[in-house]
Amino acid sequence: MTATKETRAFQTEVKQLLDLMIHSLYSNKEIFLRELISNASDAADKLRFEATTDDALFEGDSDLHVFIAIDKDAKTITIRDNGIGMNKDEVIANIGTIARSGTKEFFGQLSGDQEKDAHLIGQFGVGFYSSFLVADRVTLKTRRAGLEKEHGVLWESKGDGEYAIETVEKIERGTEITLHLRDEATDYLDDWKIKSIVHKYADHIPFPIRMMGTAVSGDEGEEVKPAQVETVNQASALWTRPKSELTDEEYNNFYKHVGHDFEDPLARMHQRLEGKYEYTLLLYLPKRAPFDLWQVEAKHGVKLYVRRVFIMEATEELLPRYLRFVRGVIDTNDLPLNVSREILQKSPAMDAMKKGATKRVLGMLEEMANAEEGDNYATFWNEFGPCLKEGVIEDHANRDKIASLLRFATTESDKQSVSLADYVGRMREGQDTIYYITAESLAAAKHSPHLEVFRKKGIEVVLLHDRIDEWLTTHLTEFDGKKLQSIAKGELDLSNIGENAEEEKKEHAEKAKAAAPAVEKIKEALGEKVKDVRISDRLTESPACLISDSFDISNNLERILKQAGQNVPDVKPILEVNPEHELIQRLTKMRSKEKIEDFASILFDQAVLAEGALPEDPAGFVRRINALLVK
Ligand SMILES: Nc1ncnc2c1ncn2[C@@H]1O[C@H](COP(=O)(O)OP(=O)(O)OP(=O)(O)O)[C@@H](O)[C@H]1O
Repeated sequence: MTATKETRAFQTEVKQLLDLMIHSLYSNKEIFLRELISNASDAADKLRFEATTDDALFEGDSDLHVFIAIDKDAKTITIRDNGIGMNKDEVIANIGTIARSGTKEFFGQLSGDQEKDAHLIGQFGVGFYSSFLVADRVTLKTRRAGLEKEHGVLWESKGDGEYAIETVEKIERGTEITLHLRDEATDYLDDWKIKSIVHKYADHIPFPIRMMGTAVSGDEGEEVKPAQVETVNQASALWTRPKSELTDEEYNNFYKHVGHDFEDPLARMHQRLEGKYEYTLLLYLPKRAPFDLWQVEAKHGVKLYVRRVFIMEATEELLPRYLRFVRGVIDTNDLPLNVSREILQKSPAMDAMKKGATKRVLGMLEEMANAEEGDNYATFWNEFGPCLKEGVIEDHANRDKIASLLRFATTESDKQSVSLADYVGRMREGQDTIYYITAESLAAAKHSPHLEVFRKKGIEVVLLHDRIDEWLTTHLTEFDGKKLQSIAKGELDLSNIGENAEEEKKEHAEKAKAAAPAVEKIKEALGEKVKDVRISDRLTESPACLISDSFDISNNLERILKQAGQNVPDVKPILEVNPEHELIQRLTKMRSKEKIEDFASILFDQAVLAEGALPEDPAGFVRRINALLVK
């Protein structure tokens, strides 16, 4: 075998991440140990799983553990595991490259503000690279379980943009990472310090973390009892321990390991379920959305364990996609250890666990939403609200429950804090419909002319402005027996709501009759541009607004689809005009065809603008307005 040593450059993003991390996490250096132990534990989990179908991978040593050695003279700390290890290709792919979807977007989000960036870096996960917080040289020696001892890999870097890699002999399988400590980090050579960090961050790691204890000396300085290897952590799977024994700190530290997060979680749930199937759930809600929440292949999720053995990250098999932000573990006795993804997908036990876990996560959200104190639910909603809206679309069985968890901005509240139940509770006398409007932004929704009559009558309207809301409203057509209706679609009948309704109706009919000639003129002038022109019941101040026919897609959805490059058949809008507006009254008397056409065109384009969209011919619109202004 020829030992070839190569020097390679880090991927640009790795170098960037290293610089940023050293800059923004310097006050939090000790996390390097948490990250390296976390990786070692994952490696042990992977080996144990692969060994369920190939016992030879244990190579006669199934005592999975992590060993931490301190060398005061050499000023090094070594973290050694006998987990799965890596082959050369894996080292190159995993250490020195960030192969993660969303990496580019992540770097784009960094602002230069140290505190904010530190949070972002924490969410992104610094993992192995955190070694460079305390070390100016890192050596990693590894061999993948099952390979011959000649296939060891030695990787070394000073964190300066390059690393050296060569094939070496390594007798024991697994990974050994040696940190050559920076001068300002030599306090980590203290055994007690390392032990206390292990306690703090790694008590819950289900494998023993071992260190050399201290020798006991006699009165004359002679060694009475030689130093012995000690296990420093509790080394039991946290979720198997009774709730009463566990502290918030232990729960939170476990979350950081399993959720790859730097912050404490927002909420947690720990339950053991016994029925047809037996399983334990320890699930957490993060405080912040991970940077890859909207990536198709988000990295982390819920981990599946079978009898304490890690099987796989199996979010979609364990929880529906709309709950993809949940982190934690589900451990069951009711699956075989050598379960494959195909078996998982068909297993009735998995189905039952998925249903059970979904129900409990929704229950936890309900509890948070109903809590009298604190604003945890508001925090949750701001981060993950749009995901729950997907739930209304995807999860028919739980639709009502999810609908009651939704929070919206309305004409009564700019904040997304109003539940549909709140809305129903405040409905006006005679009102039997939940009214909403969809628009490109909150501002466009809030200032939409469609709201005028609702404001006048004091009827609350839900303001929808998330992209997903258009789909949400096609699936959520009823809540608590009340229909949901767009105020920008179809005919509107508010005649039963409020006082003097009858009188107003009569007065309006008279004005409508008087404005009929104007309607005819506009219709003729706009021709094919509109499906119809009609008198409006919605407007009190604006001259005109656009409406979609009851069964057509809304103008907002049409725009969203077109922006996404989809082929949408042109749906013509209906222009509704306000018979009480002076412009319409003037149109009634107008004779010049040219002038009528200009007026009609301006009315139409203004209605488009009020929806937050652009007229088809913006320059023509400006020209026509200017011509009027100089008259
Ligand atoms: N001790 C180890 N044994 C085997 N593989 C390892 C070990 N440490 C790291 N790796 C491999 O390198 C990869 C990258 O590790 P790194 O710590 O940078 O990120 P991560 O653990 O995947 O995620 P995060 O950054 O969120 O912690 C791991 O996913 C794993 O495949």
